[in-house]
Amino acid sequence: MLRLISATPSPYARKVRIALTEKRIPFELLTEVPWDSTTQTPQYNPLEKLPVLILDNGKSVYESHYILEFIEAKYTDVMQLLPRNDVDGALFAKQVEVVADGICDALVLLFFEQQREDGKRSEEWMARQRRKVDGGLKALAAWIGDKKFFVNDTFGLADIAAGSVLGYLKVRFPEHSWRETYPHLARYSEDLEERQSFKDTVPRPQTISDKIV
Ligand SMILES: N[C@@H](CCC(=O)N[C@@H](CS(=O)(=O)O)C(=O)NCC(=O)O)C(=O)O
Repeated sequence: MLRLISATPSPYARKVRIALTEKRIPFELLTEVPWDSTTQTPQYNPLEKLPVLILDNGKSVYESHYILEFIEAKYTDVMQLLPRNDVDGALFAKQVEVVADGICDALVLLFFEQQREDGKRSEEWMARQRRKVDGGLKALAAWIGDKKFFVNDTFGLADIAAGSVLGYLKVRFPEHSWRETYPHLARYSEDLEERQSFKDTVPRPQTISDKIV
């Protein structure tokens, strides 16, 4: 059986968990704290990041967007995340994932900068990350408008990526005002959270034991 190394707050791992659930591909969930010295992640990913998909033959697939591409290509007899006969639609979905993942990247950098001791946090660096988050959210809001899904009125990759980052914001940055700024995006997120694959993967904070910044 497939195994997935994941972490409870990870928006990147949530994408893969949602995709496997939507595709009804069974997998064993291995929950880790990748920051702790006890993690097994480096044994499967030289970049020491999760999620990591461990195949039946022991080989590992890592980097969430690549894991999703791998699953889409290898499991062709299940629900597809990308339109098969719409190249532009598929490319746009990947662009939405680029923006969603980029917002996650900026949020992770911001989160850890905020963990630094007083006097060691860079206000300029945090302002830069906040700009990326706000710029990314503005793009997602413009693209989704009052639609139910990003591409061809069908749930797919873009919705998994956008839904994951919006769910991460709710858990890690509840004070962020994106829902007031973009009510359509907030309604879109609430609708996605009603899906069983989202209900089964709601992010939860984790306790990091080791000092990492
Ligand atoms: N681009 C990667 C990012 C993955 C990532 O940053 N994972 C974090 C955990 S989490 O932020 O998603 O919870 C990690 O393993 N970090 C450990 C490290 O960077 O050493 C992906 O999309 O998979």
